[in-house]
Amino acid sequence: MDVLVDLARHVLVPVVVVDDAADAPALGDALVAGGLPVAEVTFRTAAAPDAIRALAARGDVLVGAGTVLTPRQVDTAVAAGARYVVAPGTSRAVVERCAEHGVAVLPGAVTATEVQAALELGVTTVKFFPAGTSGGAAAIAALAAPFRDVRFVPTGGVGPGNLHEYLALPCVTAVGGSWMVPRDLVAARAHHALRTLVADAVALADSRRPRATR
Ligand SMILES: O=C(O)C(=O)C[C@H](O)[C@H](O)COP(=O)(O)O
Repeated sequence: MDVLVDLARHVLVPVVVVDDAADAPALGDALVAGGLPVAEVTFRTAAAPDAIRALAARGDVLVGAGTVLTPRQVDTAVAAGARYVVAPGTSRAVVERCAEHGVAVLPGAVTATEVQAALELGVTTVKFFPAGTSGGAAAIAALAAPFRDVRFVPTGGVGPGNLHEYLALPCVTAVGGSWMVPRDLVAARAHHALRTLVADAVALADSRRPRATR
């Protein structure tokens, strides 16, 4: 799907917890100013749908929904304008509801059995979550051997110190993380601090995977 191509082009997926949807405009401004107009808004707070709505309405941020656990949340996310749905695990119900809506879905998978389950549901790009405690880049490289057509989006425990390990793998199309959008800075609408963190993350990713090859 085109959205997955766009995510791969951006390389990084900021995973954000928004406590108040009124914080979304400042978040969107910082993401755009920092050069990474992408957000995965997690359904960990009640503000998530309105935050997605606010980010989607501005038209310059590729916004998705994260921590989606149920088909009902898929409906809510899509109605709010989410262009993609991310789930921590591989749920048939969630994947099928996404397919009904025609929205891209990134279900979580960290074992061979989970990857096979995702493939059986027609999914070829999975979220590798939680990446850090599931074997990290070495585990992804091992899984990529039998699953040659599967692409991975490692998330969870990724940061500036280990980003390069993941970006070195051709099967990693993008990397998710919250390090460039800390919850407290989002809540503080700390534009300059957020913009700097985002820009630094983009520069770091660029240094490991130049845009020309993305
Ligand atoms: O459950 C989900 O679908 C999630 O959204 C999980 C988040 O992607 C990670 O919790 C982010 O991990 P950190 O970058 O280590 O903060």
